Amino acid sequence: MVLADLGKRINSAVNGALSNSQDDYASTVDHMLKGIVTALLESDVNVKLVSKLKNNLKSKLLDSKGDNRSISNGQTKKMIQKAVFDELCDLVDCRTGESFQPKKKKCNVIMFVGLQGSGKTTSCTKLAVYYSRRGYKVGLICADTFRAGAFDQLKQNAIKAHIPFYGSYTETNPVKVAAEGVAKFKKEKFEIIIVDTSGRHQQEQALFQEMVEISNVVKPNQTIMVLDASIGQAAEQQSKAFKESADFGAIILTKMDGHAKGGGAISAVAATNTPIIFIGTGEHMHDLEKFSPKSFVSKLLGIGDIESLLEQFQTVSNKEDTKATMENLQQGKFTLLDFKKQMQTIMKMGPLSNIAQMIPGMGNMMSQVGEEETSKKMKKMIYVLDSMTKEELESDGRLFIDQPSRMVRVAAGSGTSVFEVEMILMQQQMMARMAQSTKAAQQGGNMPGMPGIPGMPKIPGMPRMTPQMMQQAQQRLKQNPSLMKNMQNMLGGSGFPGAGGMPDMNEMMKMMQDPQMQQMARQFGMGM
Ligand SMILES: Nc1nc2c(ncn2[C@@H]2O[C@H](COP(=O)(O)OP(=O)(O)OP(=O)(O)O)[C@@H](O)[C@H]2O)c(=O)[nH]1
Repeated sequence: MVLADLGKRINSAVNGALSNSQDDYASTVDHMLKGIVTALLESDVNVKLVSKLKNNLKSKLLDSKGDNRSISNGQTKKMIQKAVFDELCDLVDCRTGESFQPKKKKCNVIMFVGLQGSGKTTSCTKLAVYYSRRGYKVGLICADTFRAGAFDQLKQNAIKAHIPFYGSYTETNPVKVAAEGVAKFKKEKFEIIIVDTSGRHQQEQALFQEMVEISNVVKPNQTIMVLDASIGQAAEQQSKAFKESADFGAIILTKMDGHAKGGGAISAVAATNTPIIFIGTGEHMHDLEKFSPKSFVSKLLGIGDIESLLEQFQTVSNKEDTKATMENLQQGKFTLLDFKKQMQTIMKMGPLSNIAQMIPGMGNMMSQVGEEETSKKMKKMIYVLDSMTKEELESDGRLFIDQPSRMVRVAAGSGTSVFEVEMILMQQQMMARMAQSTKAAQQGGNMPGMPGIPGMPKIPGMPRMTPQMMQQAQQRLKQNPSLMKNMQNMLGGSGFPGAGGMPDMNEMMKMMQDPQMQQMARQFGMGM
């Protein structure tokens, strides 16, 4: 993703300037500003906005009466980093007042508008999936009678996502289809009704007229305009033109994956005072991210976004399952079934690269190993766990050691090798040992394998992972490429301690002998 490059460049402008202790404070700020400005302009961000950001930062950081602050002071560095972070958030923030929240047990109609090919139909399905996962009863309506095949596209998406849908192959009046669909879903007590409308290649009168007529009959609680981010700064002009005809209250910016102009589109939309509520990051139905300026900038700068991670984890995890796992953990147990449920929850959270981006420092690691390979490994692990009996799943795994023939049976049943089964058992054993050592865990719980997530209750004996610790660990890994490789091998490519992939036994043994690795493991609270 090109935006990741922008993040890297802003980081290196800030860190590069801050690490040059020979410079005085004013020259450091000056160097840093030059780097940030160049990075933003090259990412197509509007020149006026960049200049505003530069001036704001200058006046925040430089005292007009002269400044003799020391750049080697940790507090000064933090102050500079915070100022940069806040200004970047302001640059992409366009929220005005409270955002729309659909009400449970009420009927909420959401209408989509936008040009042809902007990603409306895809985004309608993504949003339907988003709300359906949050427990809403959601229905999709295709009110696009202009493009042949539009209904089939929505129908296919809806079937794949298990979302009820409405549309017509014969009716040519989109207003009528929209009205009938909404009436049907309302009668059936649907809580969210999403209406997809047609697009045109250009902003033309017929399109605007149709949007107004549909809006008049469906009376949407929210109208969302879908904009293709690859148009960059033209997003401002396009959204203004639409706003004059169809007053929409929110924007979904699509195709934010892999476009140089993404930064331009976000900042341009920010200038129109209409909030971006989601960004589309791929063609898959889960590639929709809630847009919040802080989360966006955090991910851009590789700081991670633990809040979103927890929100997503809580959304997709089954409350009963989580409760059972927490109860086991409090008794110092972690069964194979707990392991399986955890894997399933992580897989439900969407593409692993998206999850990795939310964890400080993990985004880069993930991009080095590859999504497909990791997903494949995780799926294989589920096949292995699926082939176990109830007794085996509910055990602590030791019965496999007492009766190795069970491993042979599971391997045959899951189409894997005994070695692969052994590796999974070893991972579960590692986590079970962690559970034992944290028997006295507080009420609530922590996600096993992810020690020290801020905001989660602390487990005694398991230190919180501070940003400094993460930085130190990353630095040590960078200085020692073979250690980095070992770490990746141990994590099986997933990037999550103990959460995915299949470790290589030899690598693991080698790693356990490595004093640096032992020290790091102690720091991570893994206690080798
Ligand atoms: N890479 C990427 N592709 C996307 C994204 N959103 C949509 N697409 C793709 O963009 C193309 C157009 O998407 P549609 O959803 O058909 O667009 P539309 O606006 O409904 O088009 P009309 O129905 O013709 O008005 C499809 O190939 C989608 O898969 C995204 O966030 N990222």
